[in-house]
Amino acid sequence: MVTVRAPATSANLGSGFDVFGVALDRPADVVHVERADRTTIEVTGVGSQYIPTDPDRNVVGAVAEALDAPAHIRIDKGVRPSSGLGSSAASSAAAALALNELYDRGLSREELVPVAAEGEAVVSGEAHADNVAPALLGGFTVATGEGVTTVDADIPLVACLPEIAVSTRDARRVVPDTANMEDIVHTVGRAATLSVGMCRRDPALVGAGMDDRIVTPARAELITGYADVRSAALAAGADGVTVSGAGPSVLAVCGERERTRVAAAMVEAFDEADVAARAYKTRVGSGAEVFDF
Ligand SMILES: Nc1ncnc2c1ncn2[C@@H]1O[C@H](COP(=O)(O)OP(=O)(O)O)[C@@H](O)[C@H]1O
Ligand SMILES: N[C@@H](CCOP(=O)(O)O)C(=O)O
Repeated sequence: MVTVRAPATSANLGSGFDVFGVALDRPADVVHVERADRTTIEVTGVGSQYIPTDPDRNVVGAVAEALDAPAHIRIDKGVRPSSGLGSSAASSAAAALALNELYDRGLSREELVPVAAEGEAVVSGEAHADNVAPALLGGFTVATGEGVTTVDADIPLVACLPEIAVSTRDARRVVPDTANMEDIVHTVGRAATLSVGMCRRDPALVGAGMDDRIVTPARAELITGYADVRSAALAAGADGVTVSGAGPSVLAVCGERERTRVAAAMVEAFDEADVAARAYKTRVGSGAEVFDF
């Protein structure tokens, strides 16, 4: 049996739609795999009642198929589905790494990124790699058609998860088809700033670089209380706030000392909008870990 723990991730970071992602040091999924003649799936943990066990509908089924690696796959969910925290990606990345090990396929973590992205296509309709890349490789990742670049950034974060479900598939439908040149120039400038901030491990630059005028405004509409939560986090000392992935989680970047205050302010602002929420005080973390038994 092979066991892999793969972390939650936050994609886009505002200005890097479908490109930027970070691994979070918590929460995480744990996936156990054992060789079998055909793939069967068992799911326990947070939100498991909403996750199909049919291999054609669970992301790990697509990964097993892509690696030609049938197995009994047991998923212990730590990352709530439809959270904007890369729940499907955590399972996909963990399964890809575990099955690669179980069947000795010899693929590198970089080579497993497109394999794990096949799982994302099952749930969102597109094989976007911006969650599976950091889930496999850790740190801050820039995923493009040409491959993945990683930066071993160490930045404190707060991920605030409200009790609202937003499916990535639905949230991709509100992404505008076109943008005007002024907004494109603004967003490219912010994305570049964010990348420099990650390289310098500078929360203020990362926060300034999150501002996006193209995708985030449309996504924010799907999250009850978003504007107030964002203002509350900034007032509590956050350097930048944006929608995490496709939402509904909201991601704040801040200094180490501000994290507790920012987390409390975000939960309270959701509460004032009549939405229960929990906040993970987290940071940019490592990629998936393998435990071989
Ligand atoms: N192993 C899995 N883990 C999480 N969600 C899964 C899994 N397999 C299939 N799904 C489905 O994927 C959807 C959640 O994925 P998604 O909308 O991308 O949310 P998230 O932002 O949390 O990744 C749900 O409909 C869920 O049933
Ligand atoms: N780039 C994707 C990221 C989706 O992230 P998730 O954590 O919500 O699955 C998108 O924005 O659609």
